Amino acid sequence: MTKHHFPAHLAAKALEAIKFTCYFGTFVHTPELGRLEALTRCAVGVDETGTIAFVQENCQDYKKYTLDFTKLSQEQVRFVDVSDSEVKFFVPGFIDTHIHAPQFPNNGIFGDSTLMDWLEKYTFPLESSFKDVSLATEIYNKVVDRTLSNGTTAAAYYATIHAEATNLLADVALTRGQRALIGKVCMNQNSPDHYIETFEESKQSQLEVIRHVEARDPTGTLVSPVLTPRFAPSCTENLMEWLGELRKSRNYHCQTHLSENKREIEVAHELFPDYDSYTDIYHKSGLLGPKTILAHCIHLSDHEKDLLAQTGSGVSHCPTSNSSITSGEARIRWLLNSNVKVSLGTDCSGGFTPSVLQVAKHALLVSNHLVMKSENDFEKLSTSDVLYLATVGGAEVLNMDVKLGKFQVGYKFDTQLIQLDCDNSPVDTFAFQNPRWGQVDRKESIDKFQDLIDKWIFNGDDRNVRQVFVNGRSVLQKN
Ligand SMILES: O=c1[nH]c(=O)c2nc[nH]c2[nH]1
Repeated sequence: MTKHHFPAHLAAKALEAIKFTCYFGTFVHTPELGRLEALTRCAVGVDETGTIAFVQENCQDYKKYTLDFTKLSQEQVRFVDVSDSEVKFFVPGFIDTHIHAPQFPNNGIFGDSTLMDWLEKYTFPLESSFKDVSLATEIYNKVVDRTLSNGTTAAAYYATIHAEATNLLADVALTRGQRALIGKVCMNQNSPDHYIETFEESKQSQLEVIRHVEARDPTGTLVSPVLTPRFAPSCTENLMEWLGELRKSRNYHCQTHLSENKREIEVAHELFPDYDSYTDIYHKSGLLGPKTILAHCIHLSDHEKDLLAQTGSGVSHCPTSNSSITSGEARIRWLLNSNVKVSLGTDCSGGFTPSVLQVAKHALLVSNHLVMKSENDFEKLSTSDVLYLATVGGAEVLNMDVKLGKFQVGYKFDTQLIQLDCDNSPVDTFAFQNPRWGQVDRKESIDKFQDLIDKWIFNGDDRNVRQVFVNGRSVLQKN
């Protein structure tokens, strides 16, 4: 019987019977910083909860292996074989740890502005228009579409001050199956009249968003709230302290901006003269901790960097944004060497692209610029380093590194299927250039995949993302 003639109700019945899926092909990930691992002829078994049950490399008969492992019947297991192409592989889904969903329409529009005038001229006017929920519906659907299409399986979103539109972002992420932290922006000072809230309004709408998000996803499987004081210059001390208390009371995620721009740092010092540093404002307000994401972190002192390491707070490195609005070059190796957790953020629309792959490339190039300026070679980030930041690093910063970022038993199947020779691919693979390709020897196989990954990182884009899975579920498939 052809697929075409298979009655829909029988197809649904057949799907119902599926209890386990086995994917067979090449899996590439970075289990440690700087180490790329290519698992070839690999079977990865995923159970009904979307959790990886086995990872079996060099599997001779993946079907038999799966049936022996699960003790299920043929009808209860779905087999997905993607070993048909040399240049097709699974990589962990990208984790975008800093993205402003409402700013999406402004991607690429920043003129010659820098942070403080950019906020006034471009950002606040756009964000304030999200009191119109129909605009929010259009933009938030587009953002989730675009990020998924670029392989982003998890994102830490900034929304706006509006509870209704923020709740809608949570609904869109949940409906589309993307893992997301949903941040209602809190800001009650130094903001334009058309886009500001009082302390009371901020508290009420924050609590409303928490209620909504937790009601929609009570187990927090896909979406959960993240407390989001915009940045110290736009928050009063009592608002930050209230958010700090709330954070500690329920162990919530928290996100904010830190040390992005020199003028911003001066403003923070002027507004909060009694604190030792910009970082200290957040520390004393109770906002730092292992579930806190700090975007940018460019101009930190040694002491501030140590405070991040001590509190377990994570950094979202946003090189695209930092270059676009001329904020500076974050010293990522310096942070990593002090055991500060680092990840990548697209920071739309300080950044201009929703693609974490593009941001990874920019992270590498910015690190090269630091080397050229300091002549200190150790600052350089390799392609394996930036792939780590985009996946495992993101998981660490979200404090989800026991379940995201790698192909490992017990981890969630949050994954993208990459194909370098798809139709219209921007990547030319030229198999003939590399006679090592196609050999099975382990070392040779790593070299081959290092070449492929380098080609993908520098030349690839969303066209190469063929399918995206979150929590074991296919949430996007391109034909
Ligand atoms: O890159 C940034 N984008 C923003 O929207 C913002 N707000 C405060 N600081 C910020 N930095």
